[in-house]
Amino acid sequence: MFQSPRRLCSALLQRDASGLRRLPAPGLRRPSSPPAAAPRPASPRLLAAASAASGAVRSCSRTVRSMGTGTSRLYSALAKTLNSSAASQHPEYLVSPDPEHLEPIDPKELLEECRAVLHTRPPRYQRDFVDLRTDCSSTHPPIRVMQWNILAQALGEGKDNFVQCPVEALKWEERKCLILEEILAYQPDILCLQEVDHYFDTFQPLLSRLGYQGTFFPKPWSPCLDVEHNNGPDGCALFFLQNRFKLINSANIRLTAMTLKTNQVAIAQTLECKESGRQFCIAVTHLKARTGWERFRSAQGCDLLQNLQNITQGAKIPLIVCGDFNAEPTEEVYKHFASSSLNLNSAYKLLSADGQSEPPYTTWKIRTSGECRHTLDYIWYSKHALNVRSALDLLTEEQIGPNRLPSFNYPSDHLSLVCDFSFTEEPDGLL
Ligand SMILES: NC(=O)C1=CN([C@@H]2O[C@H](COP(=O)(O)OP(=O)(O)OC[C@H]3O[C@@H](n4cnc5c(N)ncnc54)[C@H](OP(=O)(O)O)[C@@H]3O)[C@@H](O)[C@H]2O)C=CC1
Ligand SMILES: [Mg+2]
Repeated sequence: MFQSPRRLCSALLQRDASGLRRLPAPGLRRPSSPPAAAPRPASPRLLAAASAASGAVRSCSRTVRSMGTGTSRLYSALAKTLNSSAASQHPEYLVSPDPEHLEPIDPKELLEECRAVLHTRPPRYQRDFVDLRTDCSSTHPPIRVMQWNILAQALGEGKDNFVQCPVEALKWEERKCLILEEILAYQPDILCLQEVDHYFDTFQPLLSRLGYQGTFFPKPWSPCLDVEHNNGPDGCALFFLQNRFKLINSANIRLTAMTLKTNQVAIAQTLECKESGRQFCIAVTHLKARTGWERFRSAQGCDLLQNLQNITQGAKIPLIVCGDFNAEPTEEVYKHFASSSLNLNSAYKLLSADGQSEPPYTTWKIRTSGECRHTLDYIWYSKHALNVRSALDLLTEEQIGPNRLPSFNYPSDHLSLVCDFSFTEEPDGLL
């Protein structure tokens, strides 16, 4: 459904000083200042419709989980949407309650709506794909995977203490458009998200209309629920494009640490590529945060690896694991993943000159305790079964700016990681 930027022809490849070829970023960037004659929708029709539809689904289906203030928020959000001018001008959205059956959205139209909402903000940062191909033999289109801790709205406003980020930069109605703009710009086939606390009212309805199938697994005791006016618990979400993959099996995993159930979760799904018939497993997780919890994270990592051993039938099925591991590469949990019998490599290491070093940061923020610059987010992949064809470069320190993240032009304190994968040619080779 997407016209993917990865299909850029090789004539557009450029070499930079590091010798890596850089693919120009997709042509979907918000212009730095809106052209005077640019048509702007009168109201954010698609964005409003998504909220209306999901509200109706939740109120009709009786599947709403009781989550204290979260549930009442959803009902008030529904009432608000019913009264909104967009909803009253487009009543058809209110009588089609199931987002599965809503009309598909043209991604360009949604992007235009996002840009209209964001027209007072500075432009999106430019990021380029770095070409990492060692051969060009693959005949099938690559699988583009996005890993992103999008920052839970309740945590950003209520708990995170981003002292240099103005509260106006965190307004959900605009921040959600920055998140959507990032997704629409890179058009991943698979999206692995953490800190999702707007699944039912935003991401599930909108992304399903863009052709994705989604799964959400909330944290059992999400810290979002402690925040006044929260929108429900945060958790991991996994989306894949239905026209590219068939779901073979799906597991929601509550991670354990030393046999004790923890507050952290993972989703693991086995997908089959419709083009090639090849199967692979994709997993998303968000491990326990904060210093002092290194052994706990390590135990959670071991539990996840054990689950993935079972799901991949002892590494027979190629695997991609995306996550906010809340662990620097020096930590034990990182070492467990790097040395696992699942034969995993971390994709973003391939951006370094020697292919052995993780990037200097994937998250950068200023809290009351000071500046926090860390590498915590990873995309692991089966190194014998999959090739990384390209990876999206990170933002530079200059682009991130002195107030760090989040900001008026980047919606999360974590950067998105995006990679294009292809299968190696020998499906029966050692994984
Ligand atoms: N009701 C109950 O019985 C229970 C409730 N709880 C609730 O769960 C919460 C703990 O949940 P848990 O999953 O272990 O949380 P974590 O320690 O994993 O952190 C939760 C979030 O806080 C962010 N974070 C990390 N460092 C900081 C910081 N220095 N300041 C502010 N935020 C930070 C993390 O973001 P990132 O990953 O981006 O760093 C993460 O998303 C408790 O606050 C409690 O509210 C827990 C157990 C039982
Ligand atoms: Mg966070």
